[in-house]
Amino acid sequence: MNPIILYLIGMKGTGKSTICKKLSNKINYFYLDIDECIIKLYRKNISEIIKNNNWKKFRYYENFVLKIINNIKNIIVSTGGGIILLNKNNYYMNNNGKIIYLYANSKLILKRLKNDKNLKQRPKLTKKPFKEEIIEILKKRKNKYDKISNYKISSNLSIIKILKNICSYILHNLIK
Ligand SMILES: Nc1ncnc2c1ncn2[C@@H]1O[C@H](COP(=O)(O)OP(=O)(O)O)[C@@H](O)[C@H]1O
Ligand SMILES: O=C(O)C1=C[C@@H](OP(=O)(O)O)[C@@H](O)[C@H](O)C1
Ligand SMILES: [Mg+2]
Repeated sequence: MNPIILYLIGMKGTGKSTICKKLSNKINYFYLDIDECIIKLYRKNISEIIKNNNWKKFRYYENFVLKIINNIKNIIVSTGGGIILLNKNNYYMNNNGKIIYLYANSKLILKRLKNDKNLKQRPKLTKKPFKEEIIEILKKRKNKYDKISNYKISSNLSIIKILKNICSYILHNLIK
């Protein structure tokens, strides 16, 4: 495979971080999770960043990490759900690699996040109740995820099926 960066995008709860780690073992690529990089770099969890600063600052950190990552090749990157909010991020990702979108409807996302053990990493994004928030955000972001992705795969599959599907995409489209 040519040197490349694979980016996983999609709403929170669609399994980007989980799939990224497992895929990295399968295809022998290193992996980076942008949220984890931010937490290590700034020594604060995401809830603390939002409490001490705001979402604008977090989006700035996200863009900063994304730019550093763009200098590394042969990695698979798990993005945070909001990465597509800044057009410059989408431009970077499009120019530097292939974008895989893990899609899901709000029902599945809510189910996945119901017993979320990672609340500190996923503070609420609005003042709306959780269910309404997810429905609203998905509606706002859906087209962007769709438009910038090179490949889409349903998150409503077993982890093994998703991994097989992505491997098949790589095999048929990225290996020359
Ligand atoms: N394909 C899947 N089937 C069932 N559960 C999944 C699947 N992918 C992820 N999960 C679970 O969903 C939750 C959110 O996964 P995570 O990888 O943190 O998503 P993201 O990084 O997209 O927010 C975790 O509890 C994870 O174990
Ligand atoms: O959707 C979002 O705006 C966010 C998603 C989270 O990442 P995951 O998508 O990995 O949960 C994390 O970056 C932060 O809480 C903001
Ligand atoms: Mg994640």
